[in-house]
Formats: sequence, structure tokens, C-alpha cells
Amino acid sequence: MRFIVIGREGQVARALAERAPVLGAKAVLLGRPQLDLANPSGIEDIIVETGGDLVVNAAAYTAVDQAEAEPDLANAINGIGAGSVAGAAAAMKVPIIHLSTDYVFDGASDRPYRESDEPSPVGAYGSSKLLGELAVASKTPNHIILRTAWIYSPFGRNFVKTMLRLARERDNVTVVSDQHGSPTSALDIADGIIAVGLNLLTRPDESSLRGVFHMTGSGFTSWAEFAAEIFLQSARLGGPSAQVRPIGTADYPTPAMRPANSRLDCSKLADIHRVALPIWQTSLKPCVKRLIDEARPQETHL
Ligand SMILES: NC(=O)C1=CN([C@@H]2O[C@H](COP(=O)(O)OP(=O)(O)OC[C@H]3O[C@@H](n4cnc5c(N)ncnc54)[C@H](OP(=O)(O)O)[C@@H]3O)[C@@H](O)[C@H]2O)C=CC1
Ligand SMILES: Cc1cn([C@H]2C[C@H](O)[C@@H](COP(=O)(O)OP(=O)(O)O[C@H]3O[C@@H](C)C(=O)[C@@H](O)[C@H]3O)O2)c(=O)[nH]c1=O
Ligand SMILES: [Mg+2]
Repeated sequence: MRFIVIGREGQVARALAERAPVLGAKAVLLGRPQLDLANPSGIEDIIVETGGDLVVNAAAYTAVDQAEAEPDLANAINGIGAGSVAGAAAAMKVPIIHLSTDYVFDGASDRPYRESDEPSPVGAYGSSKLLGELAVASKTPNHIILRTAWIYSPFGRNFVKTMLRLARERDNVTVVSDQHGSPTSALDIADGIIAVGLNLLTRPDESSLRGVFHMTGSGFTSWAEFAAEIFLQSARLGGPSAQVRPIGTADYPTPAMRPANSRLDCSKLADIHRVALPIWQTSLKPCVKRLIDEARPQETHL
């Protein structure tokens, strides 16, 4: 199985590059400067010429606060750009797996969101990702829109890395405790994408396998509890730690609004694709260990 992955240095792109060979698949990564989603001319040609069994769009404008200042760029990359990628998959007659986000919801619900719930984003990033979902779906029925959340990994920028950095600099970290969701390992997402991709390729005529699916780590928490777990696991390994001071969203002003309830119900993915990601605390451990090991000064062997 040969995946064309859009995105090169991103968390999910790098996780796919690491996990594909382990799982007997091949991932070919395409990204800037050759392929720029902000500049759709030529995107289809590059993807079609590269050739593969399936396209994964793991590239996106992901700077949530910055998107408030440049919504047009976010819409171009996450909306129109995603549509161009799906257009290429349609031209190749192969499936596309497109990543989307919990931030398409407003967070007002008192239960985990299902795929059948109406999206209603509260910020520019979420709006741009919703445009992308609609653009992908309009180009080809042979798609999966995989909504995930709170991604962390040893790669790129993410909350785990930020917390470990802050813990090296100070004793206390203030973190919001009234936004709830599921931390999700990019490496688990890669495994999930490969499993789902195999289902699509081996059962090409099953329309129930296509459409929108939620896929996050199992279990729910808050950002404050997530931070506390990062510090607990890090301390056990002799890494940096800090005290978490829980605060309300109102006490952590940011340019973008974020949903208070980011919890996604992932039972549709389990029922139809037989895929469920591990408990979030379990997957956090190897990531924290990797980041601590990477930060240690290298031993010199004489
Ligand atoms: N991060 C998160 O917490 C969550 C992310 N998602 C979604 O999951 C997907 C993957 O996210 P994640 O791996 O964290 O993303 P990252 O922010 O780690 O990486 C983004 C990737 O997109 C690429 N990219 C950005 N702009 C362009 C562009 N104009 N043209 C081509 N490539 C571009 C980047 O390329 P380059 O390497 O050149 O910078 C990078 O490879 C995205 O669709 C995101 O919306 C969903 C839920 C949560
Ligand atoms: C760094 C920091 C953040 N926070 C808060 C801000 C925010 O509400 C929450 C998480 O911070 P982040 O900057 O990681 O949040 P954010 O970049 O909004 O994370 C989101 O990224 C996009 C791409 C997604 O799709 C979402 O699923 C989600 O992962 O924690 C603190 O309370 N204290 C801190 O020291
Ligand atoms: Mg961020």
C-alpha cells in the first residue's frame, strides 16, 4: 500500500513516515516548497504524477490564534487547498483520508460530539477546517474525513513539548481546566490511518466505510489534567516537572475562542472500521520518554 501524504514536517506526516514501513506500507511525503496548498495551481498534477493507492491530507494551517489575524490564508490552505488535494484523489480514482478537528464544533454540547452533530465553529481555524471538510466531500464520495483532537508527538510543535519546556523554566504553570477533550498521539493516528486505509482499499465498494469519522485517544481530560499527567510521567523518568495551577478560560485570554467541550464520540469508527486508539495516558508515556531522552546531553563513548 503506497500512501501519498501531503505535509512533510508536520506531526501526523512525520508519524506516518515512521509507522508506515513498520506496518508494511510505504508513505511518500509531498510538501512545501514543491506543493503549496496556498497556491493550488499545479497541486493536482504533482499528486497525480507521484502516484499511489491512497492520498492522506495531513497538511494544514494549524496556528489557531494566528488564524484570527489571517483568516483568508487559513481558508485558502485548509479550505480551497484541501479541495484541490481531494480533486487529485478523484482524478486518480483513489480514496482520500482528510484530517479535521474537534474545533469544527462550538463546544456547547454536554456530551461527546457524534459525526451526525451539526458543526458550528467559534474561530477562524475551525471555520477554515469546516470549509475543507465540505470541499473534500464535494470533490469525491471516496473520502474519509477523520476528525481528531489535541495532537501531540515527538515531532513539531505541541502541548506536551510546550509543557516540558515550561517545566524547565519555572516551578508553576497555569493551565485552563474548563476545556475538555482527548489528547491524541500522532503515532496512534498514523496507525489508525493505515488500518482505515487498508479497509478502504480492500473493500472499495462499501460506502459505509466512507464519510465522517471521529478518531481520538480514548478517555477524556482537561488541559490542566493533561499537563499534570505530563509532569507526573516526566518526574518518574527524572525529567522536568512543575506544579499545575488550574485556571478558567476567562483567566487565559487568547485571540481565538476555543470550545469548552472538545470531546468526540469515536464509537462509529470502532463499529465500522474496528479501530480504537489506546487510552491517552498509555500513549503519552513513550512520547514523554522520547522527548526527555532527546533532551539529555549525549553520552560520549571513549
Ligand atoms: N495539532 C492538533 O492538535 C490537531 C490537528 N488536527 C489536524 O490534523 C492535521 C495534522 O495536524 P498536525 O500534524 O498537528 O499539523 P502540524 O501543524 O504539525 O503540521 C502542519 C503541516 O502542514 C503543512 N503545511 C502548512 N501550510 C502548508 C501549505 N501552505 N502548503 C503545504 N503544506 C502546508 C506543514 O508544512 P511545513 O512542514 O512545510 O511547515 C506541516 O507539514 C491537520 O489537518 C490539522 O488541522 C486536528 C486536530 C488536532
Ligand atoms: C501553553 C498554555 C496553553 N494553555 C491553554 C490554551 C489552550 O486553551 C490550551 C491548549 O493550548 P494549545 O496552544 O495547544 O491549543 P491549540 O493550539 O488551540 O490546540 C488545538 O490545535 C488545533 C490545531 C486543533 O485542531 C485542536 O484539536 C487543538 O489541539 O491550553 C494554558 O492554559 N496554559 C499554557 O501555558
Ligand atoms: Mg497550538
